[in-house]
Formats: sequence, C-alpha cells, structure tokens
Amino acid sequence: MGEAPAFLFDDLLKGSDNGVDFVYKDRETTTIVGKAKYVIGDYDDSALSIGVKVFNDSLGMWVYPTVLGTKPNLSSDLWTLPLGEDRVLMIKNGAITDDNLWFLEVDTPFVRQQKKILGSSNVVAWSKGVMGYAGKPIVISGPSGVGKGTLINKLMIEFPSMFGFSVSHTTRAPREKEVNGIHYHFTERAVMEKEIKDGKFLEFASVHGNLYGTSIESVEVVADAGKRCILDIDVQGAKAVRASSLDAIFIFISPPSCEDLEKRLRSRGTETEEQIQKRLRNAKGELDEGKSPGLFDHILVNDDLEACYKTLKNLLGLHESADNTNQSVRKKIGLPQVNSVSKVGSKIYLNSANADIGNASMNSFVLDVSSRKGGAPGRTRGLDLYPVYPFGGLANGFSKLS
Ligand SMILES: Nc1nc2c(ncn2[C@@H]2O[C@H](COP(=O)(O)OP(=O)(O)O)[C@@H](O)[C@H]2O)c(=O)[nH]1
Ligand SMILES: Nc1ncnc2c1ncn2[C@@H]1O[C@H](COP(=O)(O)OP(=O)(O)O)[C@@H](O)[C@H]1O
Repeated sequence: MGEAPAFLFDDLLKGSDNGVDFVYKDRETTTIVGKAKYVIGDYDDSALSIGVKVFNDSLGMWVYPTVLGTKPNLSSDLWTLPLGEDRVLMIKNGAITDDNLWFLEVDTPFVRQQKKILGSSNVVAWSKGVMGYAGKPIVISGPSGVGKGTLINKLMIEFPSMFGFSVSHTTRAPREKEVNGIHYHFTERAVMEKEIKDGKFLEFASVHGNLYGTSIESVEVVADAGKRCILDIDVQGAKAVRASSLDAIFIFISPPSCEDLEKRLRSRGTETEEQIQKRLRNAKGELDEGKSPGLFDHILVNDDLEACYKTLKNLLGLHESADNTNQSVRKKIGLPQVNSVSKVGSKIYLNSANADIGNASMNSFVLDVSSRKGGAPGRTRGLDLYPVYPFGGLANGFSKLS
C-alpha cells in the first residue's frame, strides 16, 4: 500500500496553486522560475513543436532562448508548474504515454554547461519524462586498437534489448565495413562545426586529427528505446561527460602492453601506416590520462578477450548470459484528461475532468517526482505515476514503483 495523502482532496479542489498554469486552446502558459517568466506554448504559428520565450526581469524584455534537446510536439492543452529553481514540469493533456510529461530545464548543470559552451545566458533544454528506471549510461574509453569496439559488440550481441550504442558524429572517412548511421554519422567538418555552435552536441573533441562528437539526440534516441546507452569516446570526451550532468559509469580499457596494442592495430588492417603511427603516439598520453584520479570508475586490462569481457559483465551486474536482465522497469499508464493540478512537495496531484470526486474514483493520479534521475541530455527517469482514491490510498491493482 502506498502513502495515503490526507491533503489530496483539498489540493485537488484548490486546483491551480504553487505556480501551476493551464492552457486550453489558449496558446500559452506562464511559469515563474527565479527572476524569469517562462512562456510555453504554441504562440508561433509556423512551428511544429512547442515554443519557449522568456521574460527576463533584470533586462525587462522578452528573449527567445536556444532550446536544446528533442522538442515536444505542438499541443494547446497544457499544464506547467515550476519544479524547484531549475526546471518547469509540463503535462500535455491527453497525450500518449511517454509524450505527456516533459521537463524544461532552465538552470540544471547540463544547461549551465551548455551556456558556457555556447557563450550565451539564454539556453534551456527539454527532457522527456519516462516512468521507471533504465541503468546508467556507460562511457568506454581507451586507446585506439585496445578492443573497445570488440567488447561493446559482444555486449550488444549478448544483450540486444538492454544496450543501445550512442552513434557518434565524425569527420573521418568511413572504413570499408562501416555503415553511416550505424557505426558513425559521417559528416563534413563545416556541417559538424555549425551543429556544435547550435548546441546539438553533448561533447566533442579532436582525435587523431579528426572531429568526433556525441550529439544530444544520439543519447536521447537510446533512452527513448528504454535501453542503456553505451558511449565509445576518447578521454577528452570522457572528461567532458564527467563534467556534465550525465550520470554515467566510466570504464577505461587498457592494453596488456604497447607491443600488443601495436599488433592489434596492425592486424585490424583498417589504417594506413601514417595513421597507425599517429594512433600509437597518441596512445601514450591516453594511457597516462586514463589514470587521472577521479575520471574512470574502473580500469580493465584487455589481455585475454573472454576474461576481460567477463569482468566487464560482472561490473555491470550482468551475471546471466540470457538477455533477460533488462533493468529498464517501465510502467505504462495513460493519463486521463486532467482538469486540476496541484503540487505538494515532490508529489503532483492530477485530477481528471471525468472524476467523480464524491465516489472513489480512478481518475485521480499522483505523479511522484521524488526519485527523479537523469535529465537533459537524455531523459528524466524514475518518475512514478499511480492512481489514487480521493480519500487516500492506492487504487486497487496498482502498486507504487520504488
Ligand atoms: N570525444 C569523442 N571521442 C570519440 C567519439 N566517437 C569516437 N571517439 C573516439 O575517437 C577515437 C577514434 O575512433 P575511431 O576512429 O573509430 O578509431 P578506433 O578507436 O581506432 O576504432 C577513439 O578513441 C574513440 O573512442 C565521440 O563522439 N566523442
Ligand atoms: N583481447 C584481445 N586480444 C587480441 N586481439 C584483440 C583483443 N581485443 C580486441 N582484439 C582485436 O584488436 C583489434 C582492435 O580492436 P577494436 O575493437 O577495433 O579496438 P578499438 O575499438 O579500441 O579501436 C581488432 O582486430 C580486434 O579483433
């Protein structure tokens, strides 16, 4: 049995409080966070997604911020309310599950990091809310030829429904067997530089003379599929992600010796002699950096491949060989049409237009954001949504996620 909120009934009747704003075919909501007023809605007729504009009190003017992340599709039936000092919760009425809860991040660590990168104080980011948890993303780094790709491949083959690969962008030329969109998004430098300027990247770095980067979308796509994201990125990228809000596990793969590394690079046969030399020169610095205190959670020596793979699986908590350990617990409940919203602490009470409050009704829901995790880039996970009777208690047949 879940908690029985004695105040629920009153809160439901009170409706709009705690900064809750509602729009029904009226174009926009206004939410105040700190000194700024965030207007969210479909005021821009030409747009296909929900727009954001901000009234900045200190400047005394409206600004149109850079909006990062996948944007919610248009809807003119919205609730918005502030959640702390750093984000706005948006509820899209009548939208399908997984498209009905969104967070507009206005001052989270990710947004602050992006403000620095973009050199602008006007940056916000959308993050879609999803029920339940998926495991933390996994960042894998190590010198070229050490066996990162081989180990990742083995994980993806053994656990296809659990892991998804973050497909990076790169300006390097594709290798013979590489497929655009699967191994990398192969791109022109000018295009990638423009996209970096537009704030589309979580991190990027110049590696062995080419530009590589993880787009925000590549991480979000994996999260949307309910999978755990694996990032194969260099040490500079790992540092950038460590400094970001992406709560990940960081693993460094090290070779048994420099001679072995050279042998593997040559046996792969994908690089010219000049490229091999460049990779070997860079390997020394990467191996030193891999030992930087606080950067990597685990360092694995890839000597015997099977032994290293087994250690990797163990530290990821994958003791079974079948793909039946999916850690993503996703509960799907559709929201009814909501006609009042109120917030008490980290619980948001949603009451449906069809609710018959006099009778015990299944049309009252609690959205519990207390175990919220993640956020932009990627998704906001750990949300719990459960129906309640107005006078407390969980509705029959539902259990609370914990
Ligand atoms: N920072 C960063 N590094 C990346 C990214 N994608 C790949 N890399 C790194 O770039 C380096 C070169 O990758 P690649 O050209 O595929 O060669 P390989 O490592 O020899 O297979 C490796 O260290 C990768 O981990 C990315 O999106 N960001
Ligand atoms: N433990 C290992 N022992 C011997 N060869 C290995 C081992 N792990 C990987 N390899 C081989 O080394 C080469 C480089 O591996 P790869 O996964 O492409 O490295 P990376 O992705 O780190 O650049 C490949 O030919 C691969 O088959």
